[in-house]
Amino acid sequence: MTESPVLLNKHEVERLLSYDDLISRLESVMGKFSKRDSSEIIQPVRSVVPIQQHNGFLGVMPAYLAAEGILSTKVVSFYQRAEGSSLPSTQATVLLFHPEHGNVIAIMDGEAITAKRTAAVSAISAKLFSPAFSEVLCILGSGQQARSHYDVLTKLFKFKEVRVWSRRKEMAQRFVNDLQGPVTVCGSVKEAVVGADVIVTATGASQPLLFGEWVKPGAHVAEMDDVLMREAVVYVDSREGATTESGDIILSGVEVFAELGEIINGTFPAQREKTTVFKSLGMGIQDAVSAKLVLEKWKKEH
Ligand SMILES: NC(=O)C1=CN([C@@H]2O[C@H](COP(=O)(O)OP(=O)(O)OC[C@H]3O[C@@H](n4cnc5c(N)ncnc54)[C@H](O)[C@@H]3O)[C@@H](O)[C@H]2O)C=CC1
Ligand SMILES: O=C([O-])C1=[NH+]CCC1
Repeated sequence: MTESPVLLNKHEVERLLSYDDLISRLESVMGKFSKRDSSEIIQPVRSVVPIQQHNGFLGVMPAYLAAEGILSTKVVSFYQRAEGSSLPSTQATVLLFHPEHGNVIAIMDGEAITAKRTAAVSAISAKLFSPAFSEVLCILGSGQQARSHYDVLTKLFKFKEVRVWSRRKEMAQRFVNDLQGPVTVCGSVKEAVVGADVIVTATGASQPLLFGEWVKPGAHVAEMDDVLMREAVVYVDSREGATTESGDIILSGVEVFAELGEIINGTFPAQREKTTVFKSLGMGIQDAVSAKLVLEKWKKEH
């Protein structure tokens, strides 16, 4: 008889998942993914159900990592929220399965996983593409992704200045009040962006907020939302994901230079001296390795 699945809530997942563990596992798995060896990794493009009536989507993100013995799927909903809404735009659950028997071994909160693994992947992109002496970090947005990006990027880099902009100034102020370090609240996107070395766009916007002429040449932009800055060398997490799902990449016809995994593998160069954009769509393998890390840590404690 199979054991009951382990159930882990958001608080537990947040506690058990560390950026140090995540970054090295994500680098390894994204490198493997870019080799396209289906005996190692199977990850179809996310299946998405549009919920037009309510401005939302439901996505299913399965992944199988044979060598690591990980079989998982994340179920994630993402909604456009009206200004002032207190609901998060992204909500998720991750299921881990026993790869040999197919039974569910763990069910865990996917919000913390989504927040942390997305920020950890952006941190990998910032390590590869940000200017050598990056002093100014700019974050657009003040939600879950903004917070996780602040946490990991300020942990990894020594910025002299951190700026945040949010469409409602009081939300940016609330974001800053929750943090330990000094952060400047900016009154406009332009004010936040001009002179920044690393820019994170983590808003729900579908119309451009960021314009190329404001961006310092050589800066690195990590984009989580649907707004592509075109005047740059563009990197993605998965070419299939980007060309299937990213409205802005599809519509603009912009050329994708490489996947992050291809830079990790050394098959494409990191053009660090140029202005670079990492367009992040999110991948099932990122959730899979994160969930496995959480379960491993939990098992050590029990
Ligand atoms: N690449 C990836 O793997 C992932 C990407 N995302 C994307 O990241 C973005 C942020 O997600 P969360 O932080 O989870 O959401 P959240 O709901 O916690 O925060 C959203 C933020 O965007 C702002 N915002 C929403 N609509 C806006 C608009 N039209 N103009 C300006 N600001 C606007 C809100 O005020 C808030 O600050 C979303 O676009 C989401 O789809 C989220 C999860 C994973
Ligand atoms: O990868 C992910 O979980 C998501 N990408 C966009 C919204 C949620």
